[in-house]
Parts: sequence; C-alpha cells; structure tokens
Amino acid sequence: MYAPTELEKPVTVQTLRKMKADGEKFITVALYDAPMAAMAQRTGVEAVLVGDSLGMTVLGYDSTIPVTMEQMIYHVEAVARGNKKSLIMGDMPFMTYATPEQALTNATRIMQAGAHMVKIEGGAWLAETVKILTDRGIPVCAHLGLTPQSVHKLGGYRVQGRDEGSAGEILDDAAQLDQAGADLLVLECVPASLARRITDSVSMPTIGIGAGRDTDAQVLVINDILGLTEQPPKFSKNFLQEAGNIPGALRKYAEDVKNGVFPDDEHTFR
Ligand SMILES: Nc1nc(=O)c2c([nH]1)NC[C@@H]1CN(c3ccc(C(=O)N[C@@H](CCC(=O)O)C(=O)O)cc3)CN21
Ligand SMILES: CC(C)C(=O)C(=O)O
Ligand SMILES: [Mg+2]
Repeated sequence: MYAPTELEKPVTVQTLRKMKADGEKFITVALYDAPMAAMAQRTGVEAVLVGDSLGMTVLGYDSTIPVTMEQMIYHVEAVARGNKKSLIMGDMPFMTYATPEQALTNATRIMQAGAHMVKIEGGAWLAETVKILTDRGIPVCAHLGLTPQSVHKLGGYRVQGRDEGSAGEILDDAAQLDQAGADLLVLECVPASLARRITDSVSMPTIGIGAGRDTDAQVLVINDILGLTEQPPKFSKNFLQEAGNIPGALRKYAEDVKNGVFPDDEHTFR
C-alpha cells in the first residue's frame, strides 16, 4: 500500500508521462492559496491546479464565467509562493483564449505569474491554439466533457458523452488535442467507460473528475475534500469527515487515489 510523503524534487510533464507509462496514479488538487499549496507539497500531491472554480469556491459567484485574468494571476502567485515542488497549472478564464492571439497574450501572463502549464476548456476547435502555445514553450492541459465555462450552452452541470454520438465526438476531440501536442487532459463528468477508452487511446496523461477510476490521475476541489461546499457534486467526497483534520483529509484523498480505492461506484457515472 502507498503512503504519501513530501515531494523530493520538482514534478515535470516528463514525470507525469513516466507515471502514466508505469501505471502509477498521480494526485491533483484544485486549490487557491499559499498554505494549502504548501500542504499539498508536504503530502506529495504531484500537480496543483489553480482552478477558475475559485470564482465559485472563494469569490461567491454562481459560475466560473465572471473570473478575470487579474484574479487568476493573484491566486497563481499565491500558490507559487507556497509550493516549489508540485507542477502548477493555471486555468485560463472564460473567453481569454477565444483566438490563438488572445491565448498567447493571456497564457504568457499566467506563466509569468508562476504557473508551469495553462489549462483551456474545449475540443477540436482548440487544436490550433494548443499547437501555437506548445510550439512556443507553454505546456497545455486540455479539458473535455463537462466544461463549466460552457454551462449556459450545455444547459447545466450535467454528465457528458452518455450517448454513442457525443461519446464519439469527445473521443475525436481528445485525439485531435493529443495530436496537436497537448500535455495533459482533464476529463470531467463523463461515463467511466468513455474515460477509460480515451485514456487508453491518447499519449498524454488523463486526469479525471467524475470520470471513474481508470484515468491516469484524479483531481478534486479542495473545498469539496474539506466539506466546505453547500451542494457538492455527486462525484466529490468529503475526506475530512473520516480523517478528522485537514492534513489527514488531504493524505486520505492521496492514499485512496494511489491505492485505487477512490473513486468508488458511488462517485462514478456509468
Ligand atoms: N466546489 C466545486 N467543485 C467542483 O468540482 C467544481 C466547482 N466547484 N466549480 C466549477 C465546476 C463546476 N462543477 C460541477 C458542479 C456541479 C455538478 C453537479 O451538480 N453535477 C450533478 C450531476 C448531474 C447529472 O447527473 O447529470 C451531480 O449531482 O453531481 C458537477 C460539476 C465542477 N467544478
Ligand atoms: C475542477 C477542475 C478540473 C477545474 O477546472 C477547476 O477547479 O476550475
Ligand atoms: Mg476550471
């Protein structure tokens, strides 16, 4: 059984690719401040995501749509000060990567704030942007399935890819983003079988949230791990309840992912 320990050296994209090849799960947490980022480093969390979910979890908005570049930069800087070992990913806010030119300008600012990678939501339409960013040395994490910045187009925070047609589309999007040079792929709220098919078919590591246990990694929002969310998504789990304290909750989440215990059936869509 795996027990988490402090990260010894900085985690890179290459570290995560090797873990995929070796079949070792890696841990990701979406978090927003220096002390939590430091705790993640001490707990061996390989990647931290400064998510635009901060609009909902920290700032009190109803969606991620109002989040600005200035807010993302403020929180990326805080996380980068608190953590010198995890791979730091920064979400690009709504409409800041609508064109490749906007994506270049805005990704530059996220990287200069201390991120090691940017994350963008969308499918094949982003392939050109992924190529332009990665060719210029900016690693990219793609994000498919439930893409919260499109909540008004999707009609709510709903499971995606349940019928054969939409599943095929997501599979095709993943292939095109992989081909374009994306470094990682978040799969959110998709059936476990689809996440597994994608994970087996792309070269980049996949990170699941509500995507079953067969992705290369898992991510959860720290507020959900710590039971701070009023109406938490079904796929999330309050680890503070069993652990009793905050470091213990983070450790339990990391252990359960590494040991293939989380997510179980209760936290998985079929
Ligand atoms: N605290 C928090 N956790 C998150 O995981 C998260 C955020 N905030 N904010 C940004 C997005 C929004 N996310 C969400 C929000 C709600 C559901 C949700 O309520 N889903 C339904 C499933 C509906 C269905 O079955 O189709 C659920 O009951 O979980 C899912 C993802 C994920 N992200
Ligand atoms: C839930 C994760 C994947 C995210 O995009 C965020 O925290 O903003
Ligand atoms: Mg996000």
